[in-house]
Amino acid sequence: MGNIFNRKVKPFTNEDSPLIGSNSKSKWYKQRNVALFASVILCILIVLYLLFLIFNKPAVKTSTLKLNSVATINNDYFEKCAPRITCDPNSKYRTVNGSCNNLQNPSWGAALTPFYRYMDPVFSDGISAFRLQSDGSPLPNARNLTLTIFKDTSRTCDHKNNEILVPWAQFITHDMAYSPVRSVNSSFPAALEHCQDKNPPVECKATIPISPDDPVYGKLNMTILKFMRLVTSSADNCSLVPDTVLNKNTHFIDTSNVYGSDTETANKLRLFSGGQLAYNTIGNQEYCPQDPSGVVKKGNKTQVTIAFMAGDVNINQNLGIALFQNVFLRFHNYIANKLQEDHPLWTDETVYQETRRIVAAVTQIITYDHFLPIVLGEKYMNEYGLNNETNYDPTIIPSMAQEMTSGAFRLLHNIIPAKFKYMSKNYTTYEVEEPSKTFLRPDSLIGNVDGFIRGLTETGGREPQASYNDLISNIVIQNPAVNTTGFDLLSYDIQRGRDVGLPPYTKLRGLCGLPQVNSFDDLSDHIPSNKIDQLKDFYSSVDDIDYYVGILLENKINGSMFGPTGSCVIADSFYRFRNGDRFFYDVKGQPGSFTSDQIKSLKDMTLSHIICATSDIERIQTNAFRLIDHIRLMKLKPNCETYRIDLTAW
Ligand code: HEM
Ligand SMILES: [Ca+2]
Repeated sequence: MGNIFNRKVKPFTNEDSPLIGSNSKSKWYKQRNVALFASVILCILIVLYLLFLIFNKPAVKTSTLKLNSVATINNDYFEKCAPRITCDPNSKYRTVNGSCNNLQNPSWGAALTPFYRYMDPVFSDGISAFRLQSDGSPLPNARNLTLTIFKDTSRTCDHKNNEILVPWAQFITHDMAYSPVRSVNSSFPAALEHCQDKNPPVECKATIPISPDDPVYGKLNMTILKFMRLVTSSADNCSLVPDTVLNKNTHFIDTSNVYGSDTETANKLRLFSGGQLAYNTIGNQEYCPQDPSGVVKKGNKTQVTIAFMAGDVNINQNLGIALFQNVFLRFHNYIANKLQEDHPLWTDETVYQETRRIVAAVTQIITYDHFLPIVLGEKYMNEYGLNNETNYDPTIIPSMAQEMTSGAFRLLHNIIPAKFKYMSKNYTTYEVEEPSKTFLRPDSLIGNVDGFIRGLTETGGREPQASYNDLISNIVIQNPAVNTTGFDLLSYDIQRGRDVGLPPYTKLRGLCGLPQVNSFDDLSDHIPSNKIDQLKDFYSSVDDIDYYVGILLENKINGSMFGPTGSCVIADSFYRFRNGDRFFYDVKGQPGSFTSDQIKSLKDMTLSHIICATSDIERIQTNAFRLIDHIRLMKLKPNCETYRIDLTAW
């Protein structure tokens, strides 16, 4: 790769130390003076010290790449607006909002701080207006790109992985990011009918026009997709130029989506007894508590729509994420019960905090040991040191990057399946759920948690490809709570990159170390030629291509699910989430560090342990993300009783 990567970790050798080997026995016998004796002792001590350092060094399996940010604005918020915080350096537990993780820069990674930037944003007015093409024209209509370049033609199925990859990816996304839109009364943009008015308010100014011959929305006489711009820091009394988006969730992988990123939410979700989270019991099973506003009226009929509550507000967006949030509520309470049984004298607070620490650690382990190798492949895992032990470095900004949350990590949207299945104990499908009917409406999860887990583990995922499934691009939402309206996730993903001023594809391609391109045809090293031809029809220059459009078109590389320009941003982000987090599960020497016995027990836990602890599933494969046919390969699915959770080290 190119020279923008630095810090190749070099194994320590004797040549690194001029001190080793500088002494000789013959000199000692000739001179016999005290000073020399002392220097020999000193040398021996130094050699012993160096040996100590060598053997205590964390195992570095390979060199570690790092993406160098060239942005100039990463410190702006911290210098101008970050609150003054006093930290307790001896605290064993993370704060609720993630502050005080980095003791020199206590706001780094905290909720309500900006996304990190690899490159400065690009706005046509330098503040907030969408980037223009090199010839001064507006960027191509995002919906038109979806309907032409990214038309869903392929139906390939992933034979290695099942559908569980999708809700897990979304679960960790909602741990690390939430960028609210400028909506008046809803977290979901589709609710804002007023954007179709003749003089729409400012939050509607980036809506996506729909052409009358749009195959889906044209027939419904829709003229726009109601895309909303994101809330910027000025809403929090911090005016920054260019416009800067603050993350509402803590940037760390700390399961803030389960516990909340602010104290008010965290307290609302607690039972304050036995360290437990508040829950609802329905039919002998625990579910997340419900928001009373989930009951909606349609005409004169009252329709019950379940609205679960958790640490992240997007819990109800689709069935997959609602499932995982409920599973994690149960997992917290399972661990808390076990700890309280083993330690009857522990207070509610101790049980809660110890459980929270365990749940976050297991989430990190599943993500790095099981999920990321599937997404990024071994080569990226090794190159970016994602398999290595954590080497906490307080100079690393641990925050989610704007290029990641509004770009690269959304690539997983292309494996969202069109339908979810519920399966009975004998693994026959008894219900098929479509996204259009279940958006913001997770009602059918009640009573079907086991059925849904069986359906997810038993169904092959969608192969990564340069398109989204048809249903997710053409959702006519059938939920009275949000009115009937349309939505196209891929168009939103393209438009979101423009909203936050992501630099064009070729710039980030360069940052990722790929050769410079001077023409569309130079893209042929990573983008198929028929797609390059289509790009020529939409963009005036190769340097105008949207980042998201470019990375979605790149061929997969090096065992990753994605091409080089997406994979490099994902890999570097996970490098920073790990090595910039003082509370990461295997960081040593901190007040909150786990003992090595505890780490061993944590490392033994997998997603299958969590599923067995929280459901009535009978059997499951050891790697829950892999597709194992239940009927033919039952032997590869051990009984749930074998997935024991051992907390004796606590
Ligand atoms: C059925 C599954 C999913 C649906 C329906 C869905 C839908 C959405 C929607 C509507 C948005 C906001 C779009 C915008 O206005 O910019 C979004 C954002 C996002 N999604 Fe998904 N998503 C799903 C699964 C996933 C998965 C599997 C990932 C994997 C990593 C993911 C990653 C993201 C990211 C990173 C964002 C931006 C988060 C933020 O900054 O707030 N999503 N998704
Ligand atoms: Ca978090």
